[in-house]
Amino acid sequence: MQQAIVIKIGSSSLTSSEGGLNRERIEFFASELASLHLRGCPVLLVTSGAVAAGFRELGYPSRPKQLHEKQASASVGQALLMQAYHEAFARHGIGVGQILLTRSDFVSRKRIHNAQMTLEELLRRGMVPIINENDTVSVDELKFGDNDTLSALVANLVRAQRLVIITDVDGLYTGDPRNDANARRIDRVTEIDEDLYQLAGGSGSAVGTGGMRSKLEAARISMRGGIPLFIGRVVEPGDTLLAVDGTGKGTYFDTTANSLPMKKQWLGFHSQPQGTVTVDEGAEKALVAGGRSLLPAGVREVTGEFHPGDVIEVVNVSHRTIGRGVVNYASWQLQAVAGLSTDEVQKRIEVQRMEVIHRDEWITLSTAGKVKDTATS
Ligand SMILES: Nc1ncnc2c1ncn2[C@@H]1O[C@H](COP(=O)(O)OP(=O)(O)O)[C@@H](O)[C@H]1O
Ligand SMILES: N[C@@H](CCC(=O)OP(=O)(O)O)C(=O)O
Repeated sequence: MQQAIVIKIGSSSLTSSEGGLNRERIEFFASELASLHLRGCPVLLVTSGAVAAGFRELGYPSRPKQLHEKQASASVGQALLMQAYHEAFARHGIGVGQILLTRSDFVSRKRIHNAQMTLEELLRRGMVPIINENDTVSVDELKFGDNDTLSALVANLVRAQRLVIITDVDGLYTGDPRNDANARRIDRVTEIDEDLYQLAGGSGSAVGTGGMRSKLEAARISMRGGIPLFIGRVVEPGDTLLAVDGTGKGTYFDTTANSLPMKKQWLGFHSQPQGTVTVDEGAEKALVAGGRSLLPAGVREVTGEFHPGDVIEVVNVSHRTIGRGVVNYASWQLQAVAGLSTDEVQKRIEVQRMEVIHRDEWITLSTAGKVKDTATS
């Protein structure tokens, strides 16, 4: 089977600001995806639009702001969305399956493995999996919020050949083109740095949520996973094929040379830290710049309760997150030996491995908890 293509379509491309689905657009996108399917290319669709499709039926005049209102809207809208896709794809003889995911599904290796198996089986059977966030069960701190990040995680999960994020603007500009007449489009991005983040604003429409900022975060995840990405517009028939083939109306993001292996992607993007350790400057340097393991001597403070094999967060003396890793100690053991030399540790406790975190089980993160593009890990 060919490597799959993941297509993400935002609310702004499927609905109007007054709410409700734009059936014509759904028909149009279904036929765009069917043309990819005809080429023998497995396609996964990550679609937003549940909240925007549903809120009017509940009597809200505009997209609601409160979580429970959005969740109620999504429960109505998701059914309408699936019904519309089901009918639209059926006209092309293609079946669809619904997959609703939350961030916590990605935290559990077992659950995400099951989701992966389901997706692969749907693809093997020639279906188009249609994925959205499981809005009704997501709580605020675990919400993706927008589907941009979700689409990048899905693309990594199925090791897609490309991720295509379809939105209402033809790519990343030097400023939000809605309010900056001098903004120019950036055609190709090879690296995402802080300067690029500064250019990206929030959503410009009444129904979209993440804007360009969350699309750049998706690009970062996708690039580090080794998956090239396109962000742009699909307006005319055939635009999706052009986007996939490299001549679409938008911005192309190349893969990063040092893309991360699956295990480190999990550590960086999905794992849920069970505790935190503060390390001194020497240990910070060894981990971040030296590509070395963390030893008990560099540990200053331990918080939370964890066990060997759990993921913990590592912060520096200024309380800035510097990375995450799989810990070889229980929290009580580490508390007992923090700051001690290897000899002293051996005298006091029995551990399987001397390193608190081995360098192979470590990932460097930047301040905002984002995986650093320059990471040595
Ligand atoms: N630098 C930028 N370049 C392009 N668009 C930008 C930029 N900054 C902010 N935006 C806004 O991002 C919007 C697209 O994001 P969003 O509204 O979340 O759409 P979607 O629903 O497709 O996810 C654009 O309509 C635009 O107003
Ligand atoms: N899961 C939500 C997605 C929220 C949203 O607006 O996302 P997006 O349009 O991709 O910025 C929904 O289906 O309404």
